[in-house]
Amino acid sequence: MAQPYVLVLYYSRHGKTEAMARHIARGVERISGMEARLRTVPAVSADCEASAATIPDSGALYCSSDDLKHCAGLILGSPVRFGNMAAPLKYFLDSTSPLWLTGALIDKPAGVFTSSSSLHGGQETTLMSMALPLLHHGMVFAGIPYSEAGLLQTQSGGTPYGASHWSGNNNQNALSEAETNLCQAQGERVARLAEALTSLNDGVPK
Ligand SMILES: Cc1cc2nc3c(=O)[nH]c(=O)nc-3n(C[C@H](O)[C@H](O)[C@H](O)COP(=O)(O)O)c2cc1C
Repeated sequence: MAQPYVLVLYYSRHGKTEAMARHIARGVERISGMEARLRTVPAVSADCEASAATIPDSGALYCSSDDLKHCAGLILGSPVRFGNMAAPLKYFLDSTSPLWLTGALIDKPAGVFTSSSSLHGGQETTLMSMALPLLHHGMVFAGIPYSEAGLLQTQSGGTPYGASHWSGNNNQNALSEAETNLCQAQGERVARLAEALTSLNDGVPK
C-alpha cells in the first residue's frame, strides 16, 4: 500500500508562505509513517495567450488532481491578498468539482495558513476564506488549540484558525520562533488526525 501523505499545498510569490509550508511539512513528518507532499499552483494571468511551463523552474511541483484526491489530509496556504486568498489558489480550487462530486475529500482533516505584510491586514479573514471550500468538500477542519504555548506568547503571527506570519512592509521579517513552532505544531496535528481518520475511513467507499 502506498505511504499516506498530508498534502501541503500553497501559493507563494515572495517565499514567505513557502517558508511556512516547509516548517509545516517538518511537523507532518514528526508522525511516523506519514509523508509530507509539498505542492504549489501556477500563477494566473489576465493575458489569455499566456501559459506557464508545466514544470516550475524551482521549488515544489504543481499540484495535480490526483495529489489532492489521494491525500490523507490537506494543509492549504496563501499570502493575504486584500483580505482573501490569492487568485492562483482559488483558481485551482475552482477546478476541484470532480472531487466534490465524488466526495473524495470527505472526512479527511484540513488546515490553513497564511502570510501578510501588515499584522492586522486580513490574516484571519484569509484563513477563513480558505476554510470555506474545504468545508464544502466535507473535510474536517482543524485549527491550532491554545494548548500550544505560542498562541498566547506570539508578538507577530499565529492564530487558532491556522498558522500565520507577519512578513512586514517589504517582506523583511523572518519567521519568529513562535510562528515557526505553530507551523510545525499545525503540521503535526493534521498528520496525527490524518492517521486516525485514515483507519476510521478504511473501507468506506469514496
Ligand atoms: C495584490 C496584493 C494584495 C495584498 N493584500 C494584502 C492585504 O490585504 N493585507 C496585508 O497585510 N498584506 C497584503 N499583501 C502583502 C502579502 O500578503 C505579503 O507580502 C505576504 O507576506 C507575501 O507572501 P509570499 O511571500 O508567500 O508571497 C498583498 C500583496 C499583494 C501582491
